[in-house]
Amino acid sequence: MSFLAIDIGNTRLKWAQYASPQPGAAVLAHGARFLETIDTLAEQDWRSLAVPSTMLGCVVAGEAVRRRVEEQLELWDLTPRWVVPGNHEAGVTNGYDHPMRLGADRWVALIGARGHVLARGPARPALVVMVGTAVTVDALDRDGKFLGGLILPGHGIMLRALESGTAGLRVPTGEVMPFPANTSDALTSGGTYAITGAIARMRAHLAARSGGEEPVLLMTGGAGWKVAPYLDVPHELVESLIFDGLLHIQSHRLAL
Ligand SMILES: Nc1ncnc2c1ncn2[C@@H]1O[C@H](COP(=O)(O)OP(=O)(O)OP(=O)(O)O)[C@@H](O)[C@H]1O
Ligand SMILES: CC(C)(CO)[C@@H](O)C(=O)NCCC(=O)O
Ligand SMILES: [K+]
Repeated sequence: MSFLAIDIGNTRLKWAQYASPQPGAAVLAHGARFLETIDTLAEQDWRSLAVPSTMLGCVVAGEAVRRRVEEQLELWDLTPRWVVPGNHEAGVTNGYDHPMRLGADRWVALIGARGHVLARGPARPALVVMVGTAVTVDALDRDGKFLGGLILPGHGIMLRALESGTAGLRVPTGEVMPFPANTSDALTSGGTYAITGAIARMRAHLAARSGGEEPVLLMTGGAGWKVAPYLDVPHELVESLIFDGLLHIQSHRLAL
């Protein structure tokens, strides 16, 4: 009954095999690859896996990358299935103007976050932050409705944009500090505080919208651990948020 979950971002593909398609299921194996190296998944990483019974994935990297992954999945007799954001799924409602235009990763992370909130106790509003190639800060109200969210460049893109748009900003990585006194520290601090500032602003929007109730703040993504130390509000790093969302969706679909 094992289940293969795949998250194809703009920089890396992450995958995890679970003992069953249920939230909280045991992880049997997992891995990550930069997109440049996904064409050997079948002959390397996946070669010795127990044959998965089902799979579900989310892709934001485009059709061509999705097709390359489907070729790797031909290793098994498995129907590739990819999440398409819609109006409702697994108890979450999509408030985007055009629900299908919401990034599949954001939709799946929101569903994973809703699962975490409800597993802890009474329903609460939640802020879902993903720090990857891009950064997203998404608001979920107490009833599980996605209200909207922010998209901003990730740290890497911010630095590359500054390097390519200026003559004098090509310097090593610096440190985050309140009063940066050199270019490296100024760039590193600027990127980090751009992200934490966006989070603080969205948190205030959501608290105001929720009658003052403080939202749960869940953070995920490959670079989440770099930002977390500079967030001065309570938060939790949940590395598996997208996988948790995929498990929720799969188990809900089986229960229907
Ligand atoms: N080992 C690494 N070497 C070089 N750059 C990295 C490395 N890990 C992360 N980055 C950079 O940090 C940023 C965060 O990306 P990362 O791949 O860690 O997150 P992610 O959540 O997997 O991203 P995505 O889901 O968008 O692919 C990106 O700009 C990426 O280029
Ligand atoms: C914003 C990203 C790049 C974050 O990974 C992704 O969710 C995406 O491509 N979204 C589509 C546009 C949108 O969500 O409005
Ligand atoms: K991602």
